[in-house]
Amino acid sequence: MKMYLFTAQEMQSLDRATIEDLGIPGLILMENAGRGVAELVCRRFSSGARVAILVGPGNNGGDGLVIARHLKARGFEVTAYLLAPEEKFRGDAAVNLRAARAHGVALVAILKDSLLPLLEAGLGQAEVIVDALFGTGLRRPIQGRLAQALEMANRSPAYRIAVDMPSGICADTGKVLGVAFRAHLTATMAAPKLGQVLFPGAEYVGQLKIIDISMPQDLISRQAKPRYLLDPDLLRPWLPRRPPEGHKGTFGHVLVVAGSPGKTGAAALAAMGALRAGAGLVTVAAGKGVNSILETKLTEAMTLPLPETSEGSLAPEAIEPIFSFSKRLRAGVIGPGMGLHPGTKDLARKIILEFPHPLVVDADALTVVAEMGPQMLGQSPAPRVLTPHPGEMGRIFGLSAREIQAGRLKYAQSLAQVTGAVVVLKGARTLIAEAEALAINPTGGPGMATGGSGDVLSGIIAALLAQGLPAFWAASLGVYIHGLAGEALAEERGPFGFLPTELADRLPKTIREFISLQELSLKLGDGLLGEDNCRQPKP
Ligand SMILES: NC(=O)C1=CN([C@@H]2O[C@H](COP(=O)(O)OP(=O)(O)OC[C@H]3O[C@@H](n4cnc5c(N)ncnc54)[C@H](O)[C@@H]3O)[C@@H](O)[C@H]2O)[C@H](O)CC1
Ligand SMILES: [K+]
Repeated sequence: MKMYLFTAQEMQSLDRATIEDLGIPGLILMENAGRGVAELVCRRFSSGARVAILVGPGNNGGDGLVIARHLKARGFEVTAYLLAPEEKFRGDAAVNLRAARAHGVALVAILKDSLLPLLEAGLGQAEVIVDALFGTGLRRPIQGRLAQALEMANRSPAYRIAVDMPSGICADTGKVLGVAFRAHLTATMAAPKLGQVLFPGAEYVGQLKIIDISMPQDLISRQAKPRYLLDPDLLRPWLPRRPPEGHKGTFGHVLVVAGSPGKTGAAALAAMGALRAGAGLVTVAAGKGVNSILETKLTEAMTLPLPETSEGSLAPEAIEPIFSFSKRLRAGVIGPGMGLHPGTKDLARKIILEFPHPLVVDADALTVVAEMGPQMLGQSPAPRVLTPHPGEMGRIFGLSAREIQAGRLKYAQSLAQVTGAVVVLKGARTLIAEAEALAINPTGGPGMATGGSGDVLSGIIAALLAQGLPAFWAASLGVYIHGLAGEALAEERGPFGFLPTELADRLPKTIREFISLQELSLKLGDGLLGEDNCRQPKP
């Protein structure tokens, strides 16, 4: 199943389509939502457990009241705290407020600050807190009493479950609006939301469970935008085939334009990334002065010793040999450790604009893109994949890395639209954007944040391009397996201190493991999608 990510507005139109076109009343959707969450509680806690439910004024609160009714019926000791006056409950939520009352659910209205100590005591004694304050309808920062209620919930030792969204997290951006509920588990309705996988939202979600509320999967797929949470099922079909009769020519020849004195390692890492990701042949093009170093470092890759500048980096005269060599190539990488000598930048500009094959543009070559103006990339004769970290992205937009981080999605999409290229914005939850599609990568970890890790990634993506993958999928698969290799090393070697060389070396085994990953085992926030990692139920 493809993991499409939705915005709040898209969820509303799915809701509408289910109700109006398929004739399933909203009350049934709400019943399914609430019963689904109640079942999750029953699986983890035994009847008799004390459950406190925070109920907001919208349909999220309505879900909460359904949960209250079902848990009460199964013997839980339930208190629903209403944080909005009754007259604010409308439609399905109002129906469920009446039903909860008729079923004898304890309803406690917290409508004055003087009642907050009562709420605090209730939350402190609860074994489970269910947050049904706000879901996809959150519109502005949470303030006042509601904010205090969430802070009290976060301080409680109880197990915390968020209904649909942790209240306070924007479903579209993952931003915290005021204060947010810190969930151990988030039970989301029908499909995951963007804000659950983007940081900081992802940190508040905990384990993510998807509740089937009777929205048919084909409707969900039909209405989904090409916005994916990367997972093995989605990516496996893109893994290049190795036909038994294949030879090195079948798997493509990658050119790595990289390296200069002091930075030959970057070139070597990109080359190793490409080799470990299955490229048939790899050639490194660098200044002739560093050739013997590269030849010593790299046994399997070939080198192309070329004219150099006074700094030992590639000179503009290298363009002829590179273009005449390019006939035998399928893809390239430019930038790692390339240097920023004016002559080298002239050469890089030509390669970025004229290289006739798909090209990964990384590191120093991204400075060249920033200087020439990214819109120039529209002229390139073949696909381009730009792989900036937030600092490099900042140079392109004339912004700080911090500003880029505050709007990662927006900047990645806008650069993809301006350039027609695929943009890989690196960092926690790397984004892969092209003009019409977006993917978010859940693999990897902070142990990978070390110099050289990105060089390996650019080599991997180039190898996948050389094996014929479309640029968006080469980038997506490359980022995903690079992250998986990092996770494996963090497990095997320790959380940090493993090296980019080891990342490249871990790839073949990682790919084998990736092929056999049957289940979704995606790290989301603290938890794993589809796995139980919570407290044991009481005997
Ligand atoms: N589509 C589905 O999958 C289904 C979802 N359900 C649940 O319904 C909510 C969305 O319900 P909605 O009524 O649109 O929004 P909310 O309940 O999240 O909140 C709306 C409510 O809150 C007010 N409000 C918004 N922000 C604030 C704020 N910062 N402070 C105070 N008040 C605020 C706003 O004015 C509204 O009154 C979805 O998440 C699911 O949980 C259904 O169960 C059906 C199926
Ligand atoms: K909620």
